[in-house]
Amino acid sequence: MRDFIIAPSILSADFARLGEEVDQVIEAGADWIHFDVMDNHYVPNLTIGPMVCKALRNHGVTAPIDVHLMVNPVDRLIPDFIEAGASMITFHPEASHHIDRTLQMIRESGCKAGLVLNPATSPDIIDYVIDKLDMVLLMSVNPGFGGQKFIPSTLKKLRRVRKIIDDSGLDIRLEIDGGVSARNIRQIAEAGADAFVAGSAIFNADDYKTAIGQMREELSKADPV
Ligand SMILES: O=C(CO)[C@H](O)[C@H](O)COP(=O)(O)O
Ligand SMILES: [Fe+2]
Repeated sequence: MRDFIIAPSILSADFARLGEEVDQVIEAGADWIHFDVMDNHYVPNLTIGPMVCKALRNHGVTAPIDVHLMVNPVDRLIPDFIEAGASMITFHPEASHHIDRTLQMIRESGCKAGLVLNPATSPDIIDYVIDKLDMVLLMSVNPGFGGQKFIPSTLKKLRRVRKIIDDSGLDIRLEIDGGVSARNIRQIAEAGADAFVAGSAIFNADDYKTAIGQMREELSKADPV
């Protein structure tokens, strides 16, 4: 069985109490913190930047921080996030003129690096940089907002990317982001994902431990490809 990662997206957290919210989801069993960065340019929404990442580290957060950059251009923000304590940085290929160089820049700093593919983006791009990837993140909603519905065609894409990763023999995580809940997580795992971002399904729940527990319970029944 794969080891499954649950990464609550703080996009749906109460930003007025962010440190406390992060402590609570970690205490409730989360593995990573998913940190959505939006610039009102690459996506039509505006969120948080490196200062907030650093504030979480200063607050005492030691869990991996999974930074999902929805910004264009992406390169100039990367050193700031590395300095702020990011553990992994993923970006959308359309936001970099030189994808290979951007991946190298992230990895040379000691951070893990990944590409994010939007629902309509072909996974072919992975082939040429696969040796520089620690993670592939598939968007199962169009980026920009939490609380959207999972796009079913992502399951087919997950199976395809899982095969590409397995055939490579490399240690690359396959993460899914958007519309994930206890209702569909098992099916998503069976299609090949091994890291699960969930924002509204966790932060809108009455009890984070119950919400994460239900996801783990479903994952324990999964029979991955
Ligand atoms: O990257 C994102 C949106 O662009 C978020 O990570 C994602 O939408 C999580 O929220 P939810 O689980 O509510 O769909
Ligand atoms: Fe995200």
